Amino acid sequence: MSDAETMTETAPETAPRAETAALSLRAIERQYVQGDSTLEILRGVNFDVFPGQSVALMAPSGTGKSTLLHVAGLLEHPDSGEVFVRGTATAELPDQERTRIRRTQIGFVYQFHHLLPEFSALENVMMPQMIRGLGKGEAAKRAGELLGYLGLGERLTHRPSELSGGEQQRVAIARAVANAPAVLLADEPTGNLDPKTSDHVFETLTQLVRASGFAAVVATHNMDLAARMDRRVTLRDGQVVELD
Ligand SMILES: Nc1ncnc2c1ncn2[C@@H]1O[C@H](COP(=O)(O)OP(=O)(O)OP(=O)(O)O)[C@@H](O)[C@H]1O
Repeated sequence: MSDAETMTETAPETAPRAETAALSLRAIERQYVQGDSTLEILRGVNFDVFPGQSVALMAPSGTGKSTLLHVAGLLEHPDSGEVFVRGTATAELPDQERTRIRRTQIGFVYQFHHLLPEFSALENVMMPQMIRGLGKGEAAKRAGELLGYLGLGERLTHRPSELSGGEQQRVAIARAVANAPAVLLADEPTGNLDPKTSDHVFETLTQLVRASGFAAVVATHNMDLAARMDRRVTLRDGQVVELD
């Protein structure tokens, strides 16, 4: 199927849904003050992503994709508005509780993997689970299963420097979803990879979303990759707008 066909065959996400959104942004405003000028980046963003759904966030450079992902991932506070994670309002929560939700419910993947260089692939994926309080044995079991699912069963003891770029990024994806988050947020996760490898990583990511039932929001400039996701949205005048 061509990309154009895929694009037009995907129904826009307009009908209301009864199920609780994995992630819900309501009236999010975010501005940056630079000297005398104020940059209004997010201007009333409303955005829902449901379990098992993948959304490509495609917008020109500088329009606020990273800002949106930071706010959605509870890394930054919006100036106003509310972020709900699995129906829980987060704006008024104490920092400690926001951190707990971020650690357990949100997974992040970046353009550069940020794996810990002195640890193996398995240990890198065990880490977030152990921070959450899981025992070593259980964390290793889950990490092994995840890496096996992502085609890295033969690479468990390799350190990041002993893995290819695509393999490193698959380990980063495994690490991000190790705690079975409500939502995976990815900022140009394949921006650093060649087209073939990036294709493979994306395929793995979308398969994992479908199989695991978490939601994924992926900022990407790559139209071909975005065409494979369930929805495509952009940022226009500081608001999230559905494409298709
Ligand atoms: N801490 C900050 N202080 C001031 N301005 C900022 C800050 N962070 C981001 N900006 C500005 O806000 C705008 C949006 O930035 P953001 O990084 O969210 O864009 P983006 O869409 O992710 O861009 P890219 O695709 O290039 O990564 C940019 O114009 C940027 O210069």
